[in-house]
Amino acid sequence: MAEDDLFGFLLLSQTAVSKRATIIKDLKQQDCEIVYQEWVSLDLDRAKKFLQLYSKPDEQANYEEDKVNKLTENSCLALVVKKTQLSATFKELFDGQTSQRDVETGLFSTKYGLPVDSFYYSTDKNNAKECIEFLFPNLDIHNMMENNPRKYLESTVVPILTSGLTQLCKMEQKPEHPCEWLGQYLIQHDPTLSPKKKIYFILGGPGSGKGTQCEKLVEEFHLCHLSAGDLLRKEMQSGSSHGQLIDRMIRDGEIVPGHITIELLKNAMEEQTQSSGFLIDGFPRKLDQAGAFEKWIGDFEFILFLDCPQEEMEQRLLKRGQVSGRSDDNLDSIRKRFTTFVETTMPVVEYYRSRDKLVQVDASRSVEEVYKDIRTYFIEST
Ligand SMILES: Nc1ncnc2c1ncn2[C@@H]1O[C@H](COP(=O)(O)OP(=O)(O)OP(=O)(O)O)[C@@H](O)[C@H]1O
Ligand SMILES: O=c1ccn([C@@H]2O[C@H](COP(=O)(O)O)[C@@H](O)[C@H]2O)c(=O)[nH]1
Repeated sequence: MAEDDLFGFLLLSQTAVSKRATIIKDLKQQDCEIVYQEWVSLDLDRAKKFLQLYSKPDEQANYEEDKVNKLTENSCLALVVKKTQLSATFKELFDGQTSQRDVETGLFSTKYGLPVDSFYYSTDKNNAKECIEFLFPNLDIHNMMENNPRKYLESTVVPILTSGLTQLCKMEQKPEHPCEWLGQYLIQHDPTLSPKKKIYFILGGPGSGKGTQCEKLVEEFHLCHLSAGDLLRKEMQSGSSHGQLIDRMIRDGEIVPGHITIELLKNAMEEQTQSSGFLIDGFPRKLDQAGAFEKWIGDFEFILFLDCPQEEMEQRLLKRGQVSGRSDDNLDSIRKRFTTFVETTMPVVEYYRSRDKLVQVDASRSVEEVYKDIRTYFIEST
């Protein structure tokens, strides 16, 4: 390690997390090496302890409620950064401070337009080490600072690589492209990339109330609602090359090829940084789409199935059709959608029911009655 190489840490809480891509890009442009990063969930107690550790020894630890809230509301992103003369870079990027602890005085955030208490950083060797040890108790910071590559790999990459290789060996049906499979495995299981966001699928016949109930879940549980149908309609209107195909398939109540829908879902999920989980409404419509989603995006918690008689759904959709402007809210398309649902989507429901990954509610009742049942499943799971 060069004489004046320095390790520092940077903790981005709440609002600052949304600027992480820019901040990381700026750091890299300044030749900073992001040696480690991890999403950290702090509870009240740990947030207070962190603020205590962070405050100067001769300062009263600052427990302002607002600061604690920002640290506990959502996961924070913590980075370990290495660079020669890191203090100077941090100061330059984070506002030309004269001391690394002037962050508390308020000038800190000009460049990124963020509140001062949405960032914490330190380049003081001992304090940075203490904070890193606190934030990442399982990280071998000592070896990392000593720049021992073998030990560094052993404490970071090797465990997940070993478990990926073990899984690969155990698989009865070996993947056609093992390296690609392993790459996906590493990304999906890397705890440092992102906090695991829970994924819930919402299925039910056309008009069973999926969108209506998702709105209520978003309000109460702050999950991100992604309607596969809405994403396809948006894609169609964007003038994409798939536009005509999607348009025709929606009118005919057919299922758009899974790779198109999954790509749209993946992009929408990646854009979403704030929510703690996703409600995926109207997907998977086919059994193979469920498998492809699990392979390319990740596992899900359960499917919520809204069970509703066809006559009730038909009435609801015809009523909605008077105002929705949807090309498929007419009797001809509605009937085709019912057929597709029974023939192609019900097998998905039955498959996951048999695997205990499905919960079902009677969706023929009033919106409030249905929601009363639904929320219990989310209270248990979130
Ligand atoms: N429990 C309910 N009782 C009566 N009407 C309802 C109920 N739930 C939803 N609706 C109404 O029925 C129509 C269809 O609801 P919604 O759009 O939520 O269904 P959906 O399952 O998302 O439909 P689609 O699959 O076609 O997108 C809407 O006009 C909605 O206001
Ligand atoms: O995963 C999906 C979701 C939807 N579609 C097509 O869109 C329409 C409308 O879907 P809603 O969920 O009712 O908004 C549906 O009939 C399909 O044609 C899809 O192909 N795949």
